[in-house]
This record gives sequence, structure tokens and C-alpha cells, in this order.
Amino acid sequence: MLETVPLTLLAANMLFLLTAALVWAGLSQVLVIGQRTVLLLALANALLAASLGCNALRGIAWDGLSYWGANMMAISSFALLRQSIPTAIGAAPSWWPTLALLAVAGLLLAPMPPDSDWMPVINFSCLSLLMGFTSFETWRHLRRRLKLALALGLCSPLILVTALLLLRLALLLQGSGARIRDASVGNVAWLWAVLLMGLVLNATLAFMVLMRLILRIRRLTERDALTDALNRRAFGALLSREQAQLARGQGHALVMLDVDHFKRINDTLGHAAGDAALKHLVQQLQGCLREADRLGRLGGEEFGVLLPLSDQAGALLAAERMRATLQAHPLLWQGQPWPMTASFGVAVAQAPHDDADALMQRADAALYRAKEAGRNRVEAD
Ligand SMILES: Nc1nc2c(ncn2[C@@H]2O[C@H](COP(=O)(O)OP(=O)(O)OP(=O)(O)O)[C@@H](O)[C@H]2O)c(=O)[nH]1
Repeated sequence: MLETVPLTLLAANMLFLLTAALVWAGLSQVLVIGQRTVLLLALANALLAASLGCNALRGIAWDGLSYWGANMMAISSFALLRQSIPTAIGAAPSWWPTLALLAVAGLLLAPMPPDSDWMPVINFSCLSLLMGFTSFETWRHLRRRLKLALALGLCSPLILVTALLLLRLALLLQGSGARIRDASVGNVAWLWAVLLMGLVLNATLAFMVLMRLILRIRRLTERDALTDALNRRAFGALLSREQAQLARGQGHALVMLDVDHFKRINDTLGHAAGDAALKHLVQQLQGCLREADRLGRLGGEEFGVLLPLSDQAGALLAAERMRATLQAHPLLWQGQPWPMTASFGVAVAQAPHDDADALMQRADAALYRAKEAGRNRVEAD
């Protein structure tokens, strides 16, 4: 009776990993972004299932497959995880260290006899190393982007898996590693741990892929496709939110700007040059702004800049800085400089009842005056 427990657990592990591989492979067909990551995850699960299967065939199948092949499949599976997990959250790990580790593992394992005690030691050293690196890189990447608790929550499953692999390695070094079909308590516990690792890793990865998708979709709905500045709707929402802060005494200013004689760029150099000019403008303006300031494209060649915690004097200074920067940095089109200027209108939020639309209208009126007064200048409301 007890003999069947490890075999049942092995079958459950393989079934789970193969199902996960199929689900990831299916997802790769429908996802538009992160397709490569998801395919790597499918392959990693399938390789791990195959490795367990070959492991179970020791003594029955050819030794080259059930020992050397099984170990190399497990290491390759974790190598794919190392490449795909950080990619799932937007990092780009280099393939070279992973490939180098795979090559070293292959060279060390190749000359070993099947019953060598060092074979599982090398196998689990590689798995621990790969998972340790993955945990560290994921942590480093997430820590910079997420709050501490969320970054820790997402990394803890990876750290748990690393810890379990290290524990297995320690047991092997003490000489207490068991064969995968053994009915010993230690081996049954290990097979449960493998099942737990598979579940935890796949659930964490699914969450990471989903999180990345949501962030990407949010970005697509908030950003202007050409310039990557906020689009009109997102900028308006931000302005309304800032307006709500007014009641707490936190004032802000709005700068609206419009490129001067933009039509001439289109008419003389072509529409592609016009597009390049808009991108150039955004790049130049971003360089002039504080971290808290927000730039939005309101339509055509008209932009808005929201300056939180700013009074009129500060907003005028910021607008003048943007105007001068733009004038000093002409558009370079096919190696030729093309002078580019813009006119600016500044308005400061006055009272809670002064809503976002009213503030935009006042900034727009000031901008209109700047155009009327000869362009390439800043006017205040
Ligand atoms: N290339 C390009 N052109 C655009 C885009 N959006 C709007 N335009 C063009 O921008 C031009 C705006 O021209 P006008 O409104 O006459 O303004 P202007 O030539 O800048 O003149 P002033 O604002 O009075 O200084 C039009 O020719 C639009 O077709 C865009 O995304 N790309």
C-alpha cells in the first residue's frame, strides 16, 4: 500500500505540471504581449514533468535518459524559469550566465556513472543557484517599482522554493537523499514539497503576468500613442483630482502650450516630420519638468502641463524655462535643423469652485493672447 504513495504523488506532480504547461501554451496563443515569456513558462513546466517521468523510470529505461537526461531536463527547466520570471515583470535578464551554467552542468554530469552520489548534488546545486538568482533579480526589480509589502509578497514564493531546494541539497550532502520512487517518509515529504513548489510558482507567475498585462492596458488607455504623453482624458482626470486637493489648501497651476506655425512643418517637410516634431517637443519639455509635474497632449499640437503645489510666479518660471528650451533646441530633420517655438498660457487654480474646465479655459485664453501678441512667448491669466 505504502509503495503506491510515491507513484501516486509522482503522477499527480506530472499531471499538474503538464496541465500548467498546456494552460501557458494556450495563453501564448491569445496574449498579444508577453507571448515569449508565457511560451518559456509552458516549456519549463513541460520539461520539469518530463524530468520527473524520466526519474521515475530509473532502472527500467536507458540510464542516459533516466539519470543524465532527467537531471539536464530539470536544470533546463529552472534555466527557463530564471529567464522568464524576471521577464514577466518587465526585467530583461541576460541569457549568457544561464547558458554558461547549463554548459558547466552538462560537462560535469556527462562523465559521471549513473549511481554517482555527486549527480544529484550537482543537480540541486544548479537548481538552487538558478532559483536564488531568480529570486534576487525579481526582488531587485520589484523593489524599485512596488511598495515594500507587495514586492516582498511576490518574491516570497520564489524565496520559499529556493529554501526548499537548498534544504534538499543539504540533505543530499549529509547522505540522506532518497530515490524518487522510495516509499520513505522523507521521499514522500519531498514529493509533496515538489507539488507545493509547482503550485506556488505557477500561481505567482500567473499573478505577475496578469499584473503586467493590467499595467500595460492601463498605460495604453492613459497615453497618447505618438508622444507617450498623457492623453486628454487622463490629463483631465488628473486635473480634476488635483482640483479636489484645493480645498485642503494645496494650489496648482496649469500651463497650456501650442506649437507655433506647426502647419508649416507638415506642409514643408511632410507629416512624418510633423510627428517627429511632436515627439521632439515632448522630449524637450519632459527634461524641464519636476518629477511631480505632468504633461498631457490635449489634441493636435496643443499640450498641457500640470504643476502641483505651484503659484503663479513658479508657473511662469516653469513656462519660460520650457519656452527657452524649445527655442534653443530645434528639430533635427534629415540632418537639417528646423526652428521650433511654442506659445504658452498660464493659469493658477484659485478656489475649490473653480473646476478643471474653467481652469483650462483661463489657460487657453492666456495662450490665445500669447499667439495674438506674436507667438513664442508666455502669457498669464
Ligand atoms: N504631423 C502631425 N500633424 C498634426 C497632428 N495633429 C494635428 N496636426 C496638424 O497640426 C496643424 C495645426 O495647424 P494650425 O491649427 O493651423 O496651427 P499652426 O500652424 O500651429 O498655427 P498657430 O497655432 O496659429 O501658430 C494642422 O495642419 C494639423 O493637421 C499630428 O498628430 N501629426
